[in-house]
Amino acid sequence: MAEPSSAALNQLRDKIDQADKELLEVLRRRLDLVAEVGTIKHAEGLPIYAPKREANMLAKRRAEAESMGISPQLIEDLLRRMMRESYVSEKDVGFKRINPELGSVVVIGGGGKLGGLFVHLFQLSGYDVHIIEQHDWDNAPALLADAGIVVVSVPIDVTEQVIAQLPPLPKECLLVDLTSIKQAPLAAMLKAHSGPVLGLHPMFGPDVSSLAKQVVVVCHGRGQEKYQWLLDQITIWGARLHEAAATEHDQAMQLVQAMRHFTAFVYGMHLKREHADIEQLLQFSSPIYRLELAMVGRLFAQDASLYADIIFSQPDSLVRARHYLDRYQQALELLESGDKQGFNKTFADVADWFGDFAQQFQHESANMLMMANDSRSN
Ligand SMILES: NC(=O)c1ccc[n+]([C@@H]2O[C@H](COP(=O)([O-])OP(=O)(O)OC[C@H]3O[C@@H](n4cnc5c(N)ncnc54)[C@H](O)[C@@H]3O)[C@@H](O)[C@H]2O)c1
Ligand SMILES: O=C(O)C(=O)C[C@]1(C(=O)O)C=C[C@@H](O)C=C1
Repeated sequence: MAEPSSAALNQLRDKIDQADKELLEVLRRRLDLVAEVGTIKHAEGLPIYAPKREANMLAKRRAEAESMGISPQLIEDLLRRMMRESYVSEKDVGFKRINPELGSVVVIGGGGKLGGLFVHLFQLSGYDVHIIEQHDWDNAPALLADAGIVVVSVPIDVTEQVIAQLPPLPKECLLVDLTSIKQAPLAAMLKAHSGPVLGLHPMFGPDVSSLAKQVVVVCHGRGQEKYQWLLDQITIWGARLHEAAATEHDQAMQLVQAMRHFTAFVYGMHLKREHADIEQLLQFSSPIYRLELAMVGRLFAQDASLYADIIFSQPDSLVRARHYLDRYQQALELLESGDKQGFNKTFADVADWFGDFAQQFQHESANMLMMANDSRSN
């Protein structure tokens, strides 16, 4: 059924259409300028993500918007969305090759999801890239003979075994892994190779449109002066590096990844066993619940074995999951005994523990929820 309208409304709508067309022209002009920026950055080897420039630009545009009676948040939202477009367009121009002297890049597991993304990034940067997959090991000695860097990106549960089966690498060759856990692969690489070794954990999946603002955890192995070029290359790709000891990384990942995936897994299991009707839940959902459901649902759109490996490969997973169960049990007891006061007290204790982060998270999630709501069309 057509939406109600009137002649006066239609006249105004024509003018809005005209204003939107002008907006499109401005967008076209901005995209063309950004394409030129991309060419310069490629030639000069500059990172696609320029946080200081962004912060300055946003501050100025916010102030200008305010003086024009426009909400500063509106211009910030628009600019951030446009900059996301910039990252993709600048990425597609390609990147400067930071290490022109390097021998070939060999990605073991390069036919997989994350390995494939890195193959693409190295290729966009002009490196000579080869892949070793499960059934290619006969070619491995020939491919590895003049490798300048070997990147291991195979499933977690075979990573140590793959590292151990590497033939001797050239002395100066850099050995790197992208595994979601760090202690065991790093130890295996240091044992297998006497040259430079580096552990990386890209904190993103293969579906990112660019590396701008993404985090890569860096666990130093051996010979940083020999692999600084790679860290610089990753920065040019747009990512932010976060250095951590492998033990610190694995402990943090226990909560950030293993436990979070495990609780999402249990919640998905619970919804299934309760015969929840997802269509119906969505009709009744506030944006925050929709987002929560999406966070759980997206887990099940992915590879079970990656999540199984992340959860099962962490030695502390069982202990942490038991602790979680204990806390669930304690909270359940409050409910069983109708102890609302106890619930409120625990709530206040936890809120106190979150401190200023609670406000910060409320503010951040409010923005996310508005964006999630904007993208709905039904
Ligand atoms: N996918 C992600 O979101 C993500 C994020 C961060 C880190 N990681 C890490 O990246 C690594 C790869 O994960 P993925 O998601 O790309 O998995 P994937 O299953 O998509 O890719 C793994 C690849 O390794 C290949 N492979 C398996 N055994 C091999 C062997 N013996 N020799 C050579 N190749 C072999 C497979 O054929 C496959 O192509 C894992 O260590 C994972 O922890 C993944
Ligand atoms: O000015 C730059 O360096 C750009 O690449 C352009 C631009 C933008 O779209 O305005 C995009 C990415 C940077 O992080 C900052 C700004």
